[in-house]
Amino acid sequence: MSLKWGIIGTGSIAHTFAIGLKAAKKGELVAIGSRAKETAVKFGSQYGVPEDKCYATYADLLKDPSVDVVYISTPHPQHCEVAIQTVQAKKHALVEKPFAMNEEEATRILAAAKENDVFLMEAYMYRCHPQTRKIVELIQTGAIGQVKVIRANFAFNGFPLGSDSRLWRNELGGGAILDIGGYPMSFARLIAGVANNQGFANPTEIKAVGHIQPDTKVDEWTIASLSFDDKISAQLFTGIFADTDSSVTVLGSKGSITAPNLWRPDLPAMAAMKIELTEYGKEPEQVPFDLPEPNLYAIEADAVADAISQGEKQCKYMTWEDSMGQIRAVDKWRKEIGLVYPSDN
Ligand SMILES: NC(=O)C1=CN([C@@H]2O[C@H](COP(=O)(O)OP(=O)(O)OC[C@H]3O[C@@H](n4cnc5c(N)ncnc54)[C@H](OP(=O)(O)O)[C@@H]3O)[C@@H](O)[C@H]2O)C=CC1
Ligand SMILES: O=C1OC[C@@H](O)[C@H](O)[C@H]1O
Repeated sequence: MSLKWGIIGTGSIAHTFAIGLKAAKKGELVAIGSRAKETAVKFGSQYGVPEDKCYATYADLLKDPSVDVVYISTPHPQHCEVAIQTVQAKKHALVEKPFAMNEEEATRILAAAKENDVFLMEAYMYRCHPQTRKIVELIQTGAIGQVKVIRANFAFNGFPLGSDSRLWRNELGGGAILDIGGYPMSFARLIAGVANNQGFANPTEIKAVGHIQPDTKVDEWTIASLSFDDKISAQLFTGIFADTDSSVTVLGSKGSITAPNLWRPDLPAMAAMKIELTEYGKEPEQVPFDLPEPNLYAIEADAVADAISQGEKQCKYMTWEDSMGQIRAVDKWRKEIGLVYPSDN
């Protein structure tokens, strides 16, 4: 089966995804939706999409009967409305993270997907990657014993993007938590769940501190401490002021697992893609895993195609309940540091 993809929003990650689709085995890019014809055509011409399939509005793309599934890569505040329009047009949807600005919006997206009986997934692409799956397998097979502490970081220097970037604009959902803090949160939730033979777990408690810039009203950094059932604790760090450690570590009763680059293994410049397993008191060992397709976004697109071809409405790597637990946890994290957006009113 080859899924016919449309892309809505022609910004930075849309290019990365379009390149990924070229490597995907079960999908191809057939249409582009932008807020202007010119940007749609400019984008489409780089990926072999004919001009008549490069649409001047998102609504026009959604009317195209040749499109099976839509990748939504607008800024976060637009995810909700565009995702609802997409599923109402009976298109499957892969919605960029964060799924929505808050729980209320996510609930509405999910209700619309159910009503229209289509596939829907929040695009936490690293969840589909063999490196992540190998870490899950190591936890499941008891390689580090009982999970005790999860540490997860994601940071980069967002200053060079400039103050016009969505990253620094409150009205566009800017700030660290919503841009990249969701990755450490989603990883902690994944591992705490797997440790308890579940697909994910939700924290029972979240405490956080951080810094919200007084002028932009977006969070520049924040640190959260989480409690889960079974005495599992997690510590998360996210920041958009420095290119610094973005690794994950899971500490168990017998040993630990560390991965320096879990989020963007397609970008070796960030850090090496590797999993290190350490039995306490011994030297770390590198754990091998198969990587038949190196493109992270091709892996994600093919995971979507696999689910849809099997008649599934959810992807097993990021299910609907997982996304709902994720948004509730992110809402709580934001509340802890007093981070608000227009959509909260
Ligand atoms: N999974 C991943 O690896 C990554 C995911 N993301 C997620 O993807 C989404 C987009 O991020 P990114 O590509 O960096 O963002 P950009 O700002 O680069 O692009 C966003 C695009 O959305 C469209 N858009 C719609 N409404 C607006 C608006 N009001 N202001 C500006 N643009 C608008 C524009 O496309 P047009 O003009 O064609 O309508 C624009 O080019 C975010 O939600 C982000 O979290 C981002 C990076 C990596
Ligand atoms: O999801 C993301 O991952 C990589 C970051 O550079 C980007 O800002 C973010 O949206």
